[in-house]
Amino acid sequence: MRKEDDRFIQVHEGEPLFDTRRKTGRVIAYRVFSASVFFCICCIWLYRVTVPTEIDENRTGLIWFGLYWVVVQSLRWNPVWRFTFTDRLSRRYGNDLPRLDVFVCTADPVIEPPLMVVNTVLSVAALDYPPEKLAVYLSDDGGSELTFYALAEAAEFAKTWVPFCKKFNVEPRSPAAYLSCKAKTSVLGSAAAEEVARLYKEMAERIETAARLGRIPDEARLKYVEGFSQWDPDATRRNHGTILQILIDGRKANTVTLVYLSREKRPEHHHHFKAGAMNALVRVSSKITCGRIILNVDCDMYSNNSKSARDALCILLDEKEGKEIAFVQFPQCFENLTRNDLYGSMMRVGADVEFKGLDGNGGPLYIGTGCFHRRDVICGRKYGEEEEEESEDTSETEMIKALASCNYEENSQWGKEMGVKYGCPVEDVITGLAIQCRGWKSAYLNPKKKAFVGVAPTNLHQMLVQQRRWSEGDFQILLSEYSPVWYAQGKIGFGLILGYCCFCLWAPSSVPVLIYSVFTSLCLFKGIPLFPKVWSWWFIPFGYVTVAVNAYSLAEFLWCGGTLRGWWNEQRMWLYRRTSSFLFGFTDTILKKLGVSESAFVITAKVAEEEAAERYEKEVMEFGVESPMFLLLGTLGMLHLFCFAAAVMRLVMTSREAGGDVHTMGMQFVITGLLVVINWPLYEGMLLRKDKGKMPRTVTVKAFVLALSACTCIALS
Ligand SMILES: O=c1ccn([C@@H]2O[C@H](COP(=O)(O)OP(=O)(O)O[C@H]3O[C@H](CO)[C@@H](O)[C@H](O)[C@H]3O)[C@@H](O)[C@H]2O)c(=O)[nH]1
Ligand SMILES: [Mn+2]
Repeated sequence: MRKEDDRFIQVHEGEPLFDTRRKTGRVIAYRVFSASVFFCICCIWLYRVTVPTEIDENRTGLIWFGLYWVVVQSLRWNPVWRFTFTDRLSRRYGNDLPRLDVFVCTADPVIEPPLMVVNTVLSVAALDYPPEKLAVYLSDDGGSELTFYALAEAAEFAKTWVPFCKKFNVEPRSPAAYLSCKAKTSVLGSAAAEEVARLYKEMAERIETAARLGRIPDEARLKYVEGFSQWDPDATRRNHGTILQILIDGRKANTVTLVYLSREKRPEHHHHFKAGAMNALVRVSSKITCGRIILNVDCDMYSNNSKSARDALCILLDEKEGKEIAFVQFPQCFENLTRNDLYGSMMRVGADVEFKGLDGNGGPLYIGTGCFHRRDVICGRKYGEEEEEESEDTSETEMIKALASCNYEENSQWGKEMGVKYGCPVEDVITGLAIQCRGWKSAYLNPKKKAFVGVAPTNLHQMLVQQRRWSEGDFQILLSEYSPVWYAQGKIGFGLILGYCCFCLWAPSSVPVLIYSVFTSLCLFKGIPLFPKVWSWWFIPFGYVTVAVNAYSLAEFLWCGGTLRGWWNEQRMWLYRRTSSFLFGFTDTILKKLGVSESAFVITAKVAEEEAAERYEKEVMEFGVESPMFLLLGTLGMLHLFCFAAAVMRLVMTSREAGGDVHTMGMQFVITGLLVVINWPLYEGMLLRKDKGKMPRTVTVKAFVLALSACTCIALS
């Protein structure tokens, strides 16, 4: 029956809703390049195996880099580009689109300011979508009255904002972003626009005043008494009942539905962080609007392109190729980046190149935000199983609230085979992998006009903490029962397995990078050569790999729209992430496996204090806090500096043999020299700066002592 239906549509409306293209010439060129590098890597392996070196550790280091390079090739081997035809979608479906439920998650009213959260909510409420088909759910893991109050205010404002956006077709549809937009559209002058701007400013002021005073105005408490009365006087963020308030019920009024949910939290129950919030949202929404499609965004990721839902539907509603696609992922973009992206947050190449490569191999990872899912697939449907008819069953509020209680999930499959998975700091990636292992593919869309934009961490420590969580989570997946290597074998393609491995191997890759960099410096210091002589045949593959790989990486970065400085900054972050975040992520995972510690979810702050924000704008690296990760970075930085200085001194003093030193250790001079140059902002932060963002004195002193003792030990040994 089903098959015949399909054919019917094919015959009558043949055109696909999206197109998948490959750029053959470019791909072939890359493969040739890649083969040349691989050949040289083989030569290096041969050298490492046959020619003895004095230090054996460096051998493992270099063998690992070659292997990892092979794994990473999967990301560039087979890229695809997707193009959607929204006009065909409109022609075929008109306004007869499936219900769309948008889930926005927030967890802390201090580091995720309610005004930012409601801007995100308003932006998705104004998506270019039939309003009666659209519902926005805000999950508040902070259980905060302030957030509720802000949402209630936003619900009021939405009545003006949403029609305004549609009438004048404004972009972007986050009011804050729109009103601060430099290139104001002609609309702004109009009376309607001025009215909207005034209403927004008033609302923003009320919310910010309430936040500043920590007090909700009494008249608001009265106005939204039904919501506020759900807070017990002794409620805290970790201990409260379910709070559920439908602020706008669009089912009755032909408008967007807006719902506030704070699931029950009790100290004796694990709440599973964002994954737990998502599952509560899936269940609660199933009894209110039950959208067939679910869009998930973080609270800072506002919709920057109101067409994104239609783009995603072109894929999910496509009758042919789209049928096997479970979710459509958009890249994570940011609005608060500076020109040279000091902390490499943008992951430019990841978004422009690598995710397209993953897509060509079976689909991108689910990265937790900016992703459109099919509801029933999240709930466990396998590919090939019949889609169940949408059941429009609605229940009493009290019954719905029970779905978000702590006990509900006991002895159930939620968090395991149903919904978003528990127990992993990157719940998103493991959930996406599980979906793909059930036979589904996914698709990646990266339209010119960014679909969603959020807030990137604005200081080094936060960045490193975030990366630590990611590397830890990805490594846990590798070791888990859903390991891409064991479990996914035969369920997803080999290319995609390798693709997952690129990320899952982040944490373990820290060890060879650490060993490699430290040994290169120390051996330079001791005068032990690790690489072939500069004028020898063996040197050619080393030189070629080093130059070619880096030149390619730079060229790719520039193609993707980056700057030279930006690339250089990214190389620094490459090093820092590996020698701090990933190393800690690695040990965290091992400790967790041994049962010594439990993994946490440190939420990334979305605001910075004023002075720090200024330094961020000026691209001055922010240290400021005492952290073991900084101690490690500082010690390594000092170590490289001492080793390099000592080697240069030796070179100068023994000028007769100097030629010999350069000849035997040229490569080590270059590598250690580069390590010193790239660490410049670190030395500045440790030794030269006076502002609050400099490295704390204690860290500097400790790092200095540690590095000096290491050098002394080595010198005497
Ligand atoms: O207990 C929690 C913790 C976090 N969140 C929300 O989860 C989102 C992501 O948190 P954030 O601190 O911004 O983490 P990021 O590292 O920026 O997030 C990326 O990585 C996470 C996994 O590590 C994914 O969950 C996110 O979707 C993805 O954007 C935010 O909206 C939080 O409010 C909750 O709802 N409950
Ligand atoms: Mn975030």
